[in-house]
Formats: sequence, structure tokens, C-alpha cells
Amino acid sequence: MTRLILGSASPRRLDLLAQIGVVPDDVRPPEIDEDPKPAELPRAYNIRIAAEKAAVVEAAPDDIVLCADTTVALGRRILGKPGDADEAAAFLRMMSGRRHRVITTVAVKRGDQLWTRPVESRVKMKTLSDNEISGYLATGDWQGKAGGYAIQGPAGAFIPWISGSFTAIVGLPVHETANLLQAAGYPLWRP
Ligand SMILES: Cc1cn([C@H]2C[C@H](O)[C@@H](COP(=O)(O)OP(=O)(O)OP(=O)(O)O)O2)c(=O)[nH]c1=O
Repeated sequence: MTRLILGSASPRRLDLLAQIGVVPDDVRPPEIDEDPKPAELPRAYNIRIAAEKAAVVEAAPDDIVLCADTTVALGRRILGKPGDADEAAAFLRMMSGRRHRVITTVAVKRGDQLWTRPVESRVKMKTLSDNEISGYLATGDWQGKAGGYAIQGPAGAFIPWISGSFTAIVGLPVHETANLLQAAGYPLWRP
């Protein structure tokens, strides 16, 4: 029996897997250093972190490990998880009235094989008033979210347009995840 290990502490990733009928046999959140290297570009950073997460999750040789990383990029700049409300406010002001990119890389490991698939989306944020920013920060929804917002929460009110994959922006692109799981030999469709 093929066992699937979800290497993620994110409840969103568990929910998105459930959307395609996948229930992991175990959840083992990876502990890695998520600091970007000097001058590291967002996409390279995102792929590296997803691969590192998959590398550190312990699993038997025949187990399938699934990890992902979501990075918010404003030009060449990486907007990580804000440390406090002030940093979240600064991020929101930077994104206000502009487009940014959200990159999520899915990483699947089985034995010595590693598959990575980056999915890049573009997101437009409306011009935010001070009232909208302080009202949103008061919800607490920014905590633990890359870039300091979550499209699936109240900040959805700030997003008039996206191009790409909604599930990737939330944290796990279900289409690409289904493909990688099947490439690794996970039986996704069982009649
Ligand atoms: C942009 C955006 C991010 N996010 C979340 C998804 C991720 O959980 C988080 C980015 O952090 P990640 O480092 O990708 O993931 P994580 O630390 O939450 O979990 P783990 O490393 O254990 O897998 O931001 C949203 O939920 N909605 C959004 O619109």
C-alpha cells in the first residue's frame, strides 16, 4: 500500500488535498530555514524552499511525500510572512493599486526521485484606503500568510482580478498536484 505523507503544517493544504479526494496517511511538517539568499530571485527561492521541505521530511523509500511553498513576489522582492501588524501594513501598502505575483511550487518525493512544479499567478490588488488596511489588519487574517494577506479570506474583497490558479494562490495548485501525485504512482482515481 502506497502511503502519502503531507509535509506541511498548513491547514489550507490539507483542505485543498481533500478537494481532490486525497487524505494523507500522515502529516509531518518540515522545519527548515526559510531565509532567502542574498539577491535570490523569488521564483528560484520558491522552488528551492519547496524542494528543501521535501528533502527533510522523513519517509520510507516507497512513501510519497508532498510539500509546497508559496511565495509572494513584488518585482524582484520577496514578501514573506509578516512578523507583526506593522510589517503586514507595509506589505499591503506596497501591493496597493498594483499587480504582484504569487508562486507556489509543489514538490513530490518518492525514494531518490523528486518532482517539482512551480505555478505562477498574477494578482491585482485594488488601491487600499487607510481604513481598509486597518480594518483588515484587525481581523488577524494576515498572520501566517505570505505577503500578509489571504485571497480566500476577507482580503478577497481587495482582489478584482487574478490570472493563473486560484488554488495555487491559496497554497496548493490542485491540478498540478494531481499530476505530480500520479507521476509518483499515487492512485488518484479509484473507480
Ligand atoms: C498569498 C496567500 C498565501 N496564503 C498562505 C498559504 C501558505 O500557508 C502561506 C505561505 O507559507 P508557506 O511557507 O508556503 O507554508 P506554511 O508555512 O503555511 O506551511 P508549511 O511550510 O508547513 O507547508 O500563505 C494563503 O492562504 N492565501 C493567499 O492568498
